[in-house]
Amino acid sequence: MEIIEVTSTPPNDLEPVVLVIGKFDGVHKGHQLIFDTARELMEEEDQLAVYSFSDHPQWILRQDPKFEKKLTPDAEKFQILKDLGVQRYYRVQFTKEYANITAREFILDHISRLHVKRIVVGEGFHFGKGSESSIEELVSLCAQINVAVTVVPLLKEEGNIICSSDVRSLVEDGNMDEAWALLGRPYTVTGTVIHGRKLGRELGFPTINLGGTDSYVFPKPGVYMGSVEIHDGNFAQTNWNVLISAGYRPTVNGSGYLIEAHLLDFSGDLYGATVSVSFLKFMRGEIKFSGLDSLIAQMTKDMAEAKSVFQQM
Ligand SMILES: Cc1cc2nc3c(=O)[nH]c(=O)nc-3n(C[C@H](O)[C@H](O)[C@H](O)COP(=O)(O)O)c2cc1C
Ligand SMILES: Nc1ncnc2c1ncn2[C@@H]1O[C@H](COP(=O)(O)OP(=O)(O)O)[C@@H](O)[C@H]1O
Repeated sequence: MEIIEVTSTPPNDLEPVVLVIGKFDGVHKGHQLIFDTARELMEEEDQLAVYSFSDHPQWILRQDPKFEKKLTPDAEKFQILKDLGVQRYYRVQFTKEYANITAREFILDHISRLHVKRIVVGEGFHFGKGSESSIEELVSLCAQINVAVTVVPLLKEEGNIICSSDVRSLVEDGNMDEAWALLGRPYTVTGTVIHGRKLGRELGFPTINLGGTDSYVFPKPGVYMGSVEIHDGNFAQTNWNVLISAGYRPTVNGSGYLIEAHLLDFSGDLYGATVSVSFLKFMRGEIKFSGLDSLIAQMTKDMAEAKSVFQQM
């Protein structure tokens, strides 16, 4: 997948594309339907392209902290979109200046520089200054530059429209089963294994500590069943069942939110490796124990419970 950085107008591109436009945080099942539809509408010479914004407008314009964090920061989003068949990714730096571009300018001065044959968007797509313009205007502007428009209906799950903000709330509430149902895959955080206090091995539960995760939406503090994928050629087995501890580690006076994972029946050195941790099921909240012995006793219980559930899966 080619990444094309866009700060104002995009480059003049000759490649014929079917273009999907949107933010796509989470790339949930509703988003996936848009990409599936776009792929079906492609002709042989076409490439599948996405015009997407790196930051949420609500964060850039109003500094609303709710929108600073993402379900899928760029690296995660790139991987998922590549797997969905996207070949060109126009990464648009959304700025206060960018927010002033009118719908007319956006289509006639920006999008017209690409060789777009068709635009595919989700129902309810709004764009241009103040997000004032709707699909009707999109269709009429696109007609002027001979671009077809396809509108994909909003996908529902159990009667509710799937949306990124609901998935965020589910993750923040530790409701990983439902988040999984809306995303079509478990909620996953990718990071690098960093050094901790080396206490885990003494407790009998070494844990990989994940660095570089600050831009992700953080799951509710607690213990989860999960899985880890190791992105490193040195390991024959790359997927492991894990116990995840996410949160503030009150028993050991931890500082700041941390995601760590104990790989079941694994031994080896993972420092520096890039790993993806998937949250499958919330087991319990984080507890401040009075001493390390009670923490170890609880972790031993957690492990027995997780192993028995994994065996039934
Ligand atoms: C299965 C599991 C459950 C955990 N539960 C708690 C908990 O309830 N409260 C807590 O303070 N820390 C909890 N922890 C975090 C440990 O305190 C932490 O892993 C330990 O201090 C090792 O830290 P280190 O990686 O810096 O060496 C848990 C860790 C694991 C693996
Ligand atoms: N089963 C395992 N699960 C997680 N990490 C393991 C396991 N076995 C060995 N390790 C290694 O041990 C390290 C964690 O040990 P730990 O004592 O918790 O140190 P730290 O405080 O640096 O995380 C991991 O980064 C990894 O390299």
